[in-house]
Amino acid sequence: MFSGLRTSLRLLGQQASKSFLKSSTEQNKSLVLCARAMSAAADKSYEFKTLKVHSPAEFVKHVELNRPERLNAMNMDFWREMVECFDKLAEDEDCRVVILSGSGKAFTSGLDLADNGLFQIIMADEDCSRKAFKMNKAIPKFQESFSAIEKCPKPVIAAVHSACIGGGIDMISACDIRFCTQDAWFQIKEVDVGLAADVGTLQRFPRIVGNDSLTRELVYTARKFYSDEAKSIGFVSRVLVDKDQMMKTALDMASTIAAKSPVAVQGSKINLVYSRDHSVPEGLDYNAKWNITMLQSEDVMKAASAFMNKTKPVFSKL
Ligand SMILES: CCC/C=C/C=C/C(=O)SCCNC(=O)CCNC(=O)[C@H](O)C(C)(C)COP(=O)(O)OP(=O)(O)OC[C@H]1O[C@@H](n2cnc3c(N)ncnc32)[C@H](O)[C@@H]1OP(=O)(O)O
Repeated sequence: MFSGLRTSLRLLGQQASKSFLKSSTEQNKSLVLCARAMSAAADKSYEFKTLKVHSPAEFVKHVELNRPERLNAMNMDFWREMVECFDKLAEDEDCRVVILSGSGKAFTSGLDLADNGLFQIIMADEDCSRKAFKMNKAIPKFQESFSAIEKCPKPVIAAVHSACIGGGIDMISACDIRFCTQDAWFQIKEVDVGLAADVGTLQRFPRIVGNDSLTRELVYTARKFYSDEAKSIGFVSRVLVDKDQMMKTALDMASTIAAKSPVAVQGSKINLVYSRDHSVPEGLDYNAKWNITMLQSEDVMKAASAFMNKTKPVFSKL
């Protein structure tokens, strides 16, 4: 019985290795070409005013915040387009990993203080309870702009250079992995503009850094913190010397993840997010139910066969 299984696994592995050799050579070629020129051609199937989407390598999408003249400040178009973009990436079978970066001088300067869209919603009524009803509908929509990153089952790598302010912290706290450049700095700035952060920082940031006292210090004082501190508290996992190096490292990692089973990677993200918000027994139960189905995936067989044949597996689109 085992020798039969071994033969089928070997045959499967041989088929997989042939197509892998082809695709890995192509992937290496595109890695070299794309690392420095990630912002070159935009992906025409993604058309937005405030975001540019590129396809720098197989199964990798690069979303670039694209209002450099305003330091990528978040205007009303941006809040809407983030949901549209990440909902589309979630469904795109040619996307297995996303890199999120900012164009121009800074990653983002946070909420667009010159865009009166938000103030129009607040001022739309005289009566405070009517305003409150409107805001009660509007705020969850703003929150969805970053929850869409977390709901997208593809891992999202945030690549931050220079300033990452206010809404920028909310945004990257919803990402899976965070890299930054040596010159990066961060600021939970909301109290300075008179508001309690309400699009994810207060919920996600403390869970990432696991330090309640430090979280409160950064939230209440709005003091800047720099790349070395961001690394030491675990907010970013890598600090790279400059933006070129950071984008190359992000692309290398994205390509590594993209070559793995999308069933396994996306299942892992879904289970990590679920487990963060539930008890260990609840998380284990959810994980068990998930794998009742997912362990039957052809990807499990392909991965085992590749291991036995000392080849690299090639996984079907998901
Ligand atoms: C319900 C919504 C939930 C969301 C909440 C989010 C809240 C927040 O994000 S609070 C934080 C808001 N952001 C800020 O307070 C940052 C404001 N900007 C700055 O302090 C500086 O611009 C900065 C230190 C980032 C950079 O300074 P630098 O001298 O290098 O550049 P500037 O000349 O200031 O900026 C270049 C042009 O960009 C415009 N700009 C910068 N930030 C914003 C912004 N947040 N909103 C709108 N516009 C921004 C700036 O005015 C300059 O434009 P121009 O003068 O026409 O050249």
